[in-house]
Amino acid sequence: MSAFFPSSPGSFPASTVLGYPRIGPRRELKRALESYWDGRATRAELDRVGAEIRERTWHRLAELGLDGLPSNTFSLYDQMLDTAVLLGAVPARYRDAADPYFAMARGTDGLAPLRMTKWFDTNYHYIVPEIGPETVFKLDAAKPLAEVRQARELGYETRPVVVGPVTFLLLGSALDRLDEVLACYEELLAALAAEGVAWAQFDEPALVGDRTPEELAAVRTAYERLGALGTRPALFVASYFGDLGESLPELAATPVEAIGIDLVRGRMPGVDLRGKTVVAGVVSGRDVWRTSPERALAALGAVRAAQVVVSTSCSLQHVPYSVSDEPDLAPELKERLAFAEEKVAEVVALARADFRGSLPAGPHGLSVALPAPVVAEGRGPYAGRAAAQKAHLRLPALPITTIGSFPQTGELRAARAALTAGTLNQEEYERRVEAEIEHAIRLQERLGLDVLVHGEPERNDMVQYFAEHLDGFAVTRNGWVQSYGSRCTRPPILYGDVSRPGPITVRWSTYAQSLTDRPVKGMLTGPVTIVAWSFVRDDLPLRDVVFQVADAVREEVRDLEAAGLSIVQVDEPALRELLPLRRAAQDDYLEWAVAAYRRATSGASDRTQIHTHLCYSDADQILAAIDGLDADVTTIESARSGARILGTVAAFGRGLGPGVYDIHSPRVPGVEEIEELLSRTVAALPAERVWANPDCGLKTRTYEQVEAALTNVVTATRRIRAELDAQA
Ligand code: MET
Ligand SMILES: [Zn+2]
Repeated sequence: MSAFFPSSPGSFPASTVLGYPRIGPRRELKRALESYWDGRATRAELDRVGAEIRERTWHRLAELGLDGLPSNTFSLYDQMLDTAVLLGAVPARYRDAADPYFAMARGTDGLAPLRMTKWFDTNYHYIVPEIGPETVFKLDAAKPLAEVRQARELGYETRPVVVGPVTFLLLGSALDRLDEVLACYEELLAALAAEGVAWAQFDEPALVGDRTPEELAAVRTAYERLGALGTRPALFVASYFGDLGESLPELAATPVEAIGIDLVRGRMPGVDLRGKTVVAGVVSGRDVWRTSPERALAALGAVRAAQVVVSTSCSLQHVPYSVSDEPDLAPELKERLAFAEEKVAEVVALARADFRGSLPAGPHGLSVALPAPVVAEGRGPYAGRAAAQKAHLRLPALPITTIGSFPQTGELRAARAALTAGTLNQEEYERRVEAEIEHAIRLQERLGLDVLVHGEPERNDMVQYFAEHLDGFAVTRNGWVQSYGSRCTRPPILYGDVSRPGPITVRWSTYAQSLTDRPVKGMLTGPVTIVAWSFVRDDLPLRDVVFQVADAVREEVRDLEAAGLSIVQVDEPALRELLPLRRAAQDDYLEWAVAAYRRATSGASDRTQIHTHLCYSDADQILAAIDGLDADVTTIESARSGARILGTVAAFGRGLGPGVYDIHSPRVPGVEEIEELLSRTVAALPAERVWANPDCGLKTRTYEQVEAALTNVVTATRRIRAELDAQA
């Protein structure tokens, strides 16, 4: 045992993790959830799969030698939703649903789901609690207690993990309800103590953002009050995704026994923590690289505390299960990788100060120097571009377009699986993709759309597809990470210098254009989004990595243009997601993110129309940056938020398509409501700059829904055009 880790009775175990993946190594939970939702399985069957996943996780963590096992890190959908249920914050309209939990998560026929948004700067989505004057907080501790008991039956004492009161209320915009909520947390602590629980973990990631004096006071109030409870487990407040900053002195002044500090993203603060246990997050939960023992030991050595516990920087839910599940990865890459299991082993090795046979850390040495990057020449000013594009494209007023993808049919997914399995040859696969493209083009022509898309049938995913065709990226076979509910993605691994060996999408876009006289837009994913939805190397600043990807996208834009495409869309739906949590770092990020986008697109001539697409209605925060992208046309999510966004974006001075069809719901919008959204748009902006389009890609919808909805979009747009003509 190393000198870092004195242990005394009642002290925190020497090693732990803040959380663990829960979808199952083979996405068992996904399948169980979908069977239950489709009525093919009972609730008991679903619960049995959940219990098995938890059991396997505890056995595995114990086998790997981890001392402090967490519980209640499992969720059937989302930990924020679980916390809402724990506190009784279930809106009345869901209570009579057959299954209120999933009604809140996914909606029912007559009921929209609760809002969902991204968890801090991750690609994980949580359910936003709805807290109103009618909300009556009332503890329901069944879930954490059941998990503690299940683990105990298996022979494990665990530390239940719950989202803390301050983060819960900040994300629910209801910090004024602190008093009532604290009463529930007090009751929870009493119940856990009665159950014989020694430690409880309250997650407070919101404390790594900028906090107002009132919010800081709430931190103090909350943990002074919970700490003052007579009978309770020892309290561990976990922070992650950055520095605690001004929240740390507040927390340190309360009686909580342990504080979790992210020492990967953040640094060891100067605050005196000699009276506390510090749970030191030295193994990253946000990347897939092996930890450098030297760096981790140096970080641990800098901690001055009563006890130092080795841990992960955040929950491991953001990384896949195990590198041992990846037979296809090159050995020199594989030996540098650590997913959840391997990271647990690292935590254990660090706690035991045992590094025999330690492997190379990180992507260092995997890179080769790239040729000097292109100098991005600028495009001309918008007015000149707009005139050139108008003369060339000859589009009607309020051009109608879509965001790129058309429904991904089961046959297509099956064909892709067969191609991977080797039971379908490349030629036959490509023929099927072309048939799909033709189908989408004919449909768009028949419906009367003006700017067509090829429908993206060749793409499994808008990031993975590009990663598969760029050098410097690896893709995994089983590296699934939960995005929300049953949805998972397999983020590619960007391990080396990025370059484009040859054209990627040109073949499909030119095929689509060959089928029609109407303009087809080429469809690319932007550099920020490709990087945001991948695991990236950590030996180069993020900015430089994004610029390398931007240069590859730039080559593709040029090739599309050279192949005769007059419009190219470069999507950046993740622009906001990478925004740093602290305001002080945001301007710098936005500056290079915008520069990267312009680098990717500015190789196009003035006559080529550049579109961009952003999703998520909270784009308000970064409007100036969106303007800075200088795209000729921006399509943006807004069908759900109504015309709220219009006042601000009117200042853009370029083309704008606020979505008029919410593709996130199976519902088909009526002609009148689309007309209403469009007429509000033409009232707010000059009509010649307005576009009519859905909110986002159509790939999760069915052809039936899409055809009906787009028919209504066309009818509504034609009515507005007629009104505009009559006024002219
Ligand atoms: C998440 S944004 C999606 C954009 C992409 N072009 C699509 O239509 O699917
Ligand atoms: Zn989108």
